[in-house]
Amino acid sequence: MNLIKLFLPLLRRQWLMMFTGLLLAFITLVAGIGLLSLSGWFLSATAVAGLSLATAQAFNFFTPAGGVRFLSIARTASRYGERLATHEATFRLLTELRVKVWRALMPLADKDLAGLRQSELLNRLVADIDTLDHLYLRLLVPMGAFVAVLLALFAFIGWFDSRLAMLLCGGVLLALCCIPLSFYLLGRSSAVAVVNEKRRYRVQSLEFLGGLAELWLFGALDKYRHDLDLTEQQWQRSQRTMASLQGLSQAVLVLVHGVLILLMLVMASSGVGDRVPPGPLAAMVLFASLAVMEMLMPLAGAFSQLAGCLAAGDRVNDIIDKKSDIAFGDKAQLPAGDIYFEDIEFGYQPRHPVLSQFSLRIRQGSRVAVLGKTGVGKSSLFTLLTRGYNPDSGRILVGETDIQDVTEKALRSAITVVSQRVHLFAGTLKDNLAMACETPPTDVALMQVLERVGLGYLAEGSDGLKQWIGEGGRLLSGGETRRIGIARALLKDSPILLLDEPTEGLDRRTERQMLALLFEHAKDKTLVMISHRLTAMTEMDAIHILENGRVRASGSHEALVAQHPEYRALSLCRE
Ligand SMILES: Nc1ncnc2c1ncn2[C@@H]1O[C@H](COP(=O)(O)OP(=O)(O)OP(=O)(O)O)[C@@H](O)[C@H]1O
Repeated sequence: MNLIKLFLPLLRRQWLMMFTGLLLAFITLVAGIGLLSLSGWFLSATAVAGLSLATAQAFNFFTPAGGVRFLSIARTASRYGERLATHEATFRLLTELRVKVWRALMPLADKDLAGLRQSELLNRLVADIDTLDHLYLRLLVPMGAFVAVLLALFAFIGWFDSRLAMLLCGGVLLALCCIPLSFYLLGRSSAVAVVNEKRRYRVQSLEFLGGLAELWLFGALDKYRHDLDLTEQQWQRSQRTMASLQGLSQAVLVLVHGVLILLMLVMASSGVGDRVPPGPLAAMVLFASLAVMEMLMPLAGAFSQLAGCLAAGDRVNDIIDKKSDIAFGDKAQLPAGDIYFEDIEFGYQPRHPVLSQFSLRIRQGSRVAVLGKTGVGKSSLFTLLTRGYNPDSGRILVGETDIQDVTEKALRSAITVVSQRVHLFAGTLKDNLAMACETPPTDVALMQVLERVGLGYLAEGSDGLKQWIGEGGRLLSGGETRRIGIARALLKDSPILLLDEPTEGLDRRTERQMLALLFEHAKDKTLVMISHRLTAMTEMDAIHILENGRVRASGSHEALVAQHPEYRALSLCRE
């Protein structure tokens, strides 16, 4: 059911190419069966004609010989066209499916994707969708062509002899109903296992490769390698079972086909229609029966793949059907104003509150720091403000506007975030910077910002801004990556700037320089900074200390040093 739901809209759009593929598959089969039947008849008729001089002279060699040549050329040409059309249709279907899944994935927020690992998502986007190519290419096309050719064959042989037509077509139909269906049932669990093991293997190998450095450093490489090998062995076992089943189903089909030919031989030898003895017509009917194998063979294994297709279809559908819990409103702009967290209750898991009765007002245009112990919920404030999650209760207002009432675009353009983990894409320096701008920036602007964050030297090589920065920015150091994150923030001009430990990992001097840049950039904006360190606290308009899910103390640096012993201790440590 899921598979039909998934494919039906695509079938409507790609029906022409899909139908062309099916038509060409039909023509190929008809030409193949016609070629063998005509050849059989031609050889026998030639032999019979050669029995006497008179019949040999009267026999028309040219028309059947021309027919044989025509059918062989037609078969080759239509086979070529069929491969082109069916593969083109498959690629179009897969492309559409990928775009569809991608579109469904894009609006999902952190919360919606919380249960899915990145590698799992990648698997659904790649492997599961690839599995679905079986449906059209290996099931629908051979099945559709089979039904059409069977009807044509029944009409053609039935024209000479209805008994032979019934025997051949009835026998083939019965074989098709029983054999692939039985093998579908037999191979169902293995087909699903192949899809699942493949998924597991991909997920594990991606994690293995991603964490290779850690595994190596902690000496856990062998254990993970062993787990990976085990999964691979299980995957291969399921593949072997599937291959054996497919081989067996083909062998059974060949056997049944052989029996059918034998029966046809016995029946045809006693006469074909009103021709007794049957003469060359018997050879034609027998060769047609032999050629039927060409349309049966692709179906032998196709059904055993169906279970895998259904499983992959379910998983892909799972994503497409996922509705985001984070609903955006329709206000096209987030007006400027104070940020107000009003009576927030929030936790990632039920009964594990992170913020409780949390209220905080951040004045428009002010510079504010949020401090607190690890895990107290500082980053969660940003997660709520950027709508990765919704609060369980309470509201977040900017001015008078609830952030739930504005569109996602308006929210994103009103807020710039420098997050704890800066992600760099496997691309050029320019790609990684320009993504922060709403309108394409000039190279001069990008160079200026690089100079400001002290990374001008990165673009000094012959490639300039087109300098490749490696997979996930591997060619850059941790500090350089952070500074790219800061450069992105400087390139975006939005009224709210959220900094989540923006200078973590930088030396003191660079830290001060970066903060000065950010403060300068945010001089008419609202700036909220999460920090563990007390750098630049004297430059903050307000500092809020979080404890047990709410604001424990607020004030300026001087006030907190005077009133808050822990803050004073931290401040002294720093000095
Ligand atoms: N996506 C998530 N799913 C489940 N729990 C989470 C998630 N993100 C954070 N948490 C948990 O919520 C709590 C608050 O996390 P948060 O990241 O807001 O803390 P933090 O104060 O920013 O910590 P740090 O200073 O270490 O960055 C922590 O106990 C953390 O384990």
